[in-house]
Amino acid sequence: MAPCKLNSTDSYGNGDVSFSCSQLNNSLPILHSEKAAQNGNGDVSFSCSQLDNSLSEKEVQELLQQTPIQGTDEHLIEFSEALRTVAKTLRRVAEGKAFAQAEAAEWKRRYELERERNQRLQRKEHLPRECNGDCNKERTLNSKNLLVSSNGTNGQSEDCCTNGICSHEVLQDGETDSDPMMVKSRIMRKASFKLSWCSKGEDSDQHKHEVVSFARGNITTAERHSKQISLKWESKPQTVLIFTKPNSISVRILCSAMLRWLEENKKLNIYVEPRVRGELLTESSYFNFVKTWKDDKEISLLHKKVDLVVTLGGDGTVLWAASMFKGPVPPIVPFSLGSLGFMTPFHSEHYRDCLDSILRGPINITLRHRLQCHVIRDAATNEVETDEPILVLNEVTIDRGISSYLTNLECYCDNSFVTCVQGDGLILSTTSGSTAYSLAAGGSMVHPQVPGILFTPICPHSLSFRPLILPEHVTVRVQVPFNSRSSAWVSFDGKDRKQLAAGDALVCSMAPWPVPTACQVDSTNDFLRSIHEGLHWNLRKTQSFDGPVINNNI
Ligand SMILES: NC(=O)c1ccc[n+]([C@@H]2O[C@H](COP(=O)([O-])OP(=O)(O)OC[C@H]3O[C@@H](n4cnc5c(N)ncnc54)[C@H](O)[C@@H]3O)[C@@H](O)[C@H]2O)c1
Ligand SMILES: Nc1ncnc2c1ncn2[C@@H]1O[C@H](COP(=O)(O)OP(=O)(O)OP(=O)(O)O)[C@@H](O)[C@H]1O
Repeated sequence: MAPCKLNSTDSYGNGDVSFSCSQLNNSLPILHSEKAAQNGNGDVSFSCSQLDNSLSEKEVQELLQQTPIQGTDEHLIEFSEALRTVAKTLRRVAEGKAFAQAEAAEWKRRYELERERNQRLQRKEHLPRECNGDCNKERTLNSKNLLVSSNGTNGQSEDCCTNGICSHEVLQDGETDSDPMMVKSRIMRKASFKLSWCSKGEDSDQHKHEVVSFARGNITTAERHSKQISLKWESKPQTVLIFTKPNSISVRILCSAMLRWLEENKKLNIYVEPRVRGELLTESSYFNFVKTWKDDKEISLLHKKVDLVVTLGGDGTVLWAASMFKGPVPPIVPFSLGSLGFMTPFHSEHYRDCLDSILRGPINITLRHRLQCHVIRDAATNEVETDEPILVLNEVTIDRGISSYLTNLECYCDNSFVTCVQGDGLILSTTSGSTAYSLAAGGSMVHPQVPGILFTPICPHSLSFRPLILPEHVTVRVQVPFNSRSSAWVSFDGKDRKQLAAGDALVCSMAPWPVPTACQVDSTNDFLRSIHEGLHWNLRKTQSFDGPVINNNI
């Protein structure tokens, strides 16, 4: 028992009460009221004992109550004040001790867990199979597919693997068993597998190794499926084909100037449409060097001659140019001479610098996917695709045309029924076309490099119809049912309207010939600039700084 002394006079001097107790570290002192004594100097001395802390405070309170305090005895008043302060201090010390005890308990618990873990690791070292650090192989699954660690605690153990993959878990098929020999006999390696890319019933290894690594039967995307594509000329481009928007004086002036510059500075073969050549020759015989074609057969061979296509106009001119190529398409450089120009990033006033750097290369391109469409007449009896495929860069639209009835279109995706569209129609769009008609019909805007087919209804008469985006590999079939009240109409990039009678169908899939368009910067930068500058996407005045003060303490 250590003596403890409280100097009441000191306590008044600085507002603190001081006392000494040699055993404050591990056990707290308790004041024994009967042992408290007051000496002549007003000092009170106590003895401490190692009893419960809450009791010590209680006993101080009791001492206070037992000690008669007379109003005239100032020392006693001071003494009782000092005792209250002692009680308060003791409570604080007791709280500190409780905290220290909790902390000690926590350390003890961790020590026990660590020891248990080491013991388990030691036991595992005696098992024949090696872990090799691949924890996926070592997960333990019981018959209810619960993950259990090797000590059978359903993955609830608080060891190192609670929040991650643990090196001492095992794959086990069947009931968990407390018998270690049983556990050992059921240990299995993870089954390996192979992925294959099926295209129309055949295996295709085209992208397998690029996209997925198969290490130890785990699926990992090794590389991105879609990347920024760069075009580098391997030989100097020699032939350029220029498409121009008709009936535009500014386009005609620019076209003449560009042709002169190309002829005089680049010495290239230059093709234009027959209409344009006629216009140029009317202007001047100087343009005799410009070539053209006579018939459709020659057009179909253009891609073999042409290295580069230039368009002077808006998006419609790009669509027009793309439609000229039923197969492979040469890179297109679209100059903006329209109002919106979503796909036309090049400014016509800088055509010399642009063409100079493009002819030199390398250039970033956007590979714009196209859809190939077949119209099938009387689809129930005739499965043969009668018409030539029609390629679209934006979309194919099936609508009600001049009919005032709802369209009724049965839609299938790879022979699975999708839905029946009852409304004004349906748009099957490329991702490039996502910012055109599909956008106006409520479809999402999609980066043109994302492969997919947008399935966007036009004014569906249903509250729950939402647009879909389907993967690029599917074939979509849209059929006008025999009991349809009226025909539907199909159009391709807004052109070439064809009637779809009851029983006819449209079959649509991704074409193998995309349209490469040159980028001003890169496909993402160009896309974002177009949605900002062309469509004014999410344009809003920025909220001003002044306004209500935010109280972060609420
Ligand atoms: N309600 C509509 O928004 C609506 C209706 C019919 C057709 N169109 C679109 O018009 C296209 C045909 O274009 P056009 O110039 O020959 O006809 P157009 O002259 O009627 O112009 C249509 C507008 O759509 C813009 N546009 C075209 N393709 C685009 C694209 N990929 N991204 C963003 N905007 C684009 C054009 O710049 C133009 O302003 C169709 O493929 C169709 O997508 C839209
Ligand atoms: N070479 C061409 N021959 C025939 N028609 C064309 C040709 N180029 C463009 N067109 C058609 O002309 C129309 C307008 O062309 P385009 O969209 O390029 O110009 P715009 O309407 O002024 O541009 P924007 O759409 O940006 O406002 C389109 O419907 C397009 O199909």
